[in-house]
Amino acid sequence: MPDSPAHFALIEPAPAKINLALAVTGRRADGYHLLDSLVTFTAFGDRIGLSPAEEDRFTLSGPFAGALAAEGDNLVTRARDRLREALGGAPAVHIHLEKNLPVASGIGGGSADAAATLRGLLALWQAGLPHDALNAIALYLGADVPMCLASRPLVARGIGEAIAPLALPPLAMVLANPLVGVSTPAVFKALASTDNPPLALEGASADWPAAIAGLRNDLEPPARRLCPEIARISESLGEAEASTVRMSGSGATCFGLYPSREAADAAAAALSRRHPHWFFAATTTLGASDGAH
Ligand SMILES: C[C@](O)(CO)[C@H](O)COP(=O)(O)OP(=O)(O)OC[C@H]1O[C@@H](n2ccc(N)nc2=O)[C@H](O)[C@@H]1O
Ligand SMILES: Nc1ncnc2c1ncn2[C@@H]1O[C@H](COP(=O)(O)OP(=O)(O)OP(=O)(O)O)[C@@H](O)[C@H]1O
Repeated sequence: MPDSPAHFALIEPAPAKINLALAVTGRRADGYHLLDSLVTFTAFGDRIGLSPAEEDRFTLSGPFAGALAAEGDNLVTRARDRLREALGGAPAVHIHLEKNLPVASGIGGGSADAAATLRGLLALWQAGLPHDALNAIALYLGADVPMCLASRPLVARGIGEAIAPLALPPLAMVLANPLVGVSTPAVFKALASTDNPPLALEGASADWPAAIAGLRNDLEPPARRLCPEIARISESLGEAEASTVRMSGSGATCFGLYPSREAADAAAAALSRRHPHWFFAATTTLGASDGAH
């Protein structure tokens, strides 16, 4: 039985989404929050394998497959079903998910998988959909799915669906997660204020690392109250000499920025030795031209 995307006709990467900064600027009548977020994606992520099949199949592997195997409902199969419906039917497919990203961790794992499934199936089925129709399916699957469809540096506004591409250089970083899942709705609910100023991005392109250091994630204070491990794992990145440390999305994953990939690799190795029960990964963010579109 194929147990890795390498055995499939097509392999689609599902890069992790990093909110380098995030402002909550308002709240819609339906309860969803308005955001202003500087977003990038990493070379590290899940991988999706796709092959034609006699009947639909969905299989899982990877270090975090166990957290999902028991669940009948997955964003991958929901993306497959929704796309097939929009196309008015499509052939059976075997989809394999290699789950490398911690689940419910603020780096959009499920959203990245859903977006990679949409991209991969359109290629496998040699089908096309108008941009707006594809984005509507993405948004139906989750607020983060449209940005994951793009998988390139961008600014996201609205509830995450209003996307403006951005020229952001590749950054070396360490991802750190205490392996405690954090509920996104619970973090939004625990916000002290839903009416905060937008991100100040004017002039940021002159020195991105310095500009990023001066920004913030409004979801970090409520997430820290709900999950005390976030403070501890942030501290560990600071002790490992990251130049900037911040939480991504609704947590609990934090990232540390480093001046080079070598420095990030060395920090991740040292952190893994010091904290063997936490998750660390050194990676590089994708540039504008690495994106899926
Ligand atoms: C926090 C972020 O990760 C930042 O990129 C995203 O906004 C969350 O995106 P996501 O996980 O794809 O979110 P969804 O699955 O659509 O929503 C989960 C829940 O988060 C809350 N939610 C999400 C997005 C948003 N802009 N406002 C919200 O209030 C809602 O309670 C929603 O029921
Ligand atoms: N393929 C998938 N990968 C991860 N989670 C999935 C998947 N399919 C469904 N889920 C469900 O979605 C929930 C949120 O998981 P996910 O890893 O996407 O959260 P997240 O990293 O916090 O995302 P975000 O940054 O968008 O808030 C999980 O608790 C799980 O029940």
